[in-house]
Amino acid sequence: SGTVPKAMSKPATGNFDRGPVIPTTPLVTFLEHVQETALATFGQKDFDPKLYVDLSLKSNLSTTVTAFHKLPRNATGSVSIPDFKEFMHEYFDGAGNDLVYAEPPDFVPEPDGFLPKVKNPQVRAWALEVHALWKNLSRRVSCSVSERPEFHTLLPLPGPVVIPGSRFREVYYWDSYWVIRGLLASKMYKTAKAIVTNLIYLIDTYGYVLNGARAYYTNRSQPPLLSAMVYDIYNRTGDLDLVKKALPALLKEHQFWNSGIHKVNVQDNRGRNHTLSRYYAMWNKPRPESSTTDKVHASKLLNASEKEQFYRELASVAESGWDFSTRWMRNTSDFTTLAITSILPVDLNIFILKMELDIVSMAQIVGDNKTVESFLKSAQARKEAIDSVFWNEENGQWLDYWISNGTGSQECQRWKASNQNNNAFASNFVPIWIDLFNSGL
Ligand SMILES: OC[C@H]1O[C@H](O[C@H]2O[C@H](CO)[C@@H](O)[C@H](O)[C@H]2O)[C@H](O)[C@@H](O)[C@@H]1O
Repeated sequence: SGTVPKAMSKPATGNFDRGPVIPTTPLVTFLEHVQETALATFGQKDFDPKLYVDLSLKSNLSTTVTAFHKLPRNATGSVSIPDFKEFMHEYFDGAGNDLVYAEPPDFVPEPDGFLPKVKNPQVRAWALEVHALWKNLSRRVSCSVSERPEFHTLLPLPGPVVIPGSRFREVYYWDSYWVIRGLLASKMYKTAKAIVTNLIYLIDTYGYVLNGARAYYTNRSQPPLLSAMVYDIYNRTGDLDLVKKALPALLKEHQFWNSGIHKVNVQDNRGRNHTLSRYYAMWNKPRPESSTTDKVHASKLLNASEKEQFYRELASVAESGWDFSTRWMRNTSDFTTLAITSILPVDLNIFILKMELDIVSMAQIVGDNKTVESFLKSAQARKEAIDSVFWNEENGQWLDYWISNGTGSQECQRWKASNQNNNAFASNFVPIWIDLFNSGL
């Protein structure tokens, strides 16, 4: 119907942004200024703000900033196109130049046992063309990034990577899940393991898997599917070392999604307390990769604290991977009413339940009985929470649940049927991915 639950259609008054903020780097902040000048200089047509925060420096930051400030400007802040192009050429390396092509070590044009059930010759030929795309999308981070990390917004990663492509010139968290499913079909186990190793490295370095491997993505994660990647690879290859390496990282990631601002308590009709998780980015400014457009949207809001809250919602929606959808809006025709931090999403909680079940299986594999026991309990508790908070008998679906906005992780909300969002989203069916909900047991 295009409406959100009535109780949630208005934000609480006097609400202002209170969440944590992870600062970005001086280079990202500077590149946002360059981005703004580029927009004033080149105009809106075909303008991609992300291109400018993906540039790397040729000289050190202070020299570049000085040259930037010396550029002659007119009243609107624009620079003449030749002057700006010359400045860009002299001081920056092109976006994506710090990721270099890398031949995947395990690619063969037609792998043994490739899609055995696909017999139709035309479909097979097409599937092999798709398979060949791995070569186009395979990269490694250039040595220049670890030599001078302060020159780059690209983050160093230990192993080769597969990127989504086009304007997405870096590794993304949840894209990697489908990449790995494809790599397993292509029998490229080495490449699949390298991707997982990079994601584990991000957990070891930052405490969670970043949205993507860029300095401007360090304030949020993305749908947590690492356990599913590791478990799929293990089931195909039996690689015990990979499981041993991944398990401690997965425990850390589980802690990230079940503590602080990500954690919310809800008491059901029968007085039982449940803990579920939400998306919540640690950022309350425009997203650097979309700064110019985020500011245009925020200009409709009146005061600084409303803007900060809106910027937090934008970044949190980016954390969900569903950027953007009416699913997250109080008023589906007003973009500034994004309110994902006031929603307990069905899909996120299913991904975390899957993480808990995968941790149980992996802990069993390595013989860590304490972890098996504790995560069986966590999975059981989340299954009950999902049944109590999200399930809607009448619709026969699991529905997102709206909480009062400004809810902290210590408070406990009383469950109300009217806070379930009755609209049909693909995410309402994500529970069927998991056997627990699928088998009717
Ligand atoms: O395929 C990569 C991802 O692309 C989209 O999101 C990314 O781009 C946004 C704007 O440039 C950025 O703010 C966001 O944080 C990025 O993840 C897409 O919505 C994602 O689902 C996808 O993983």
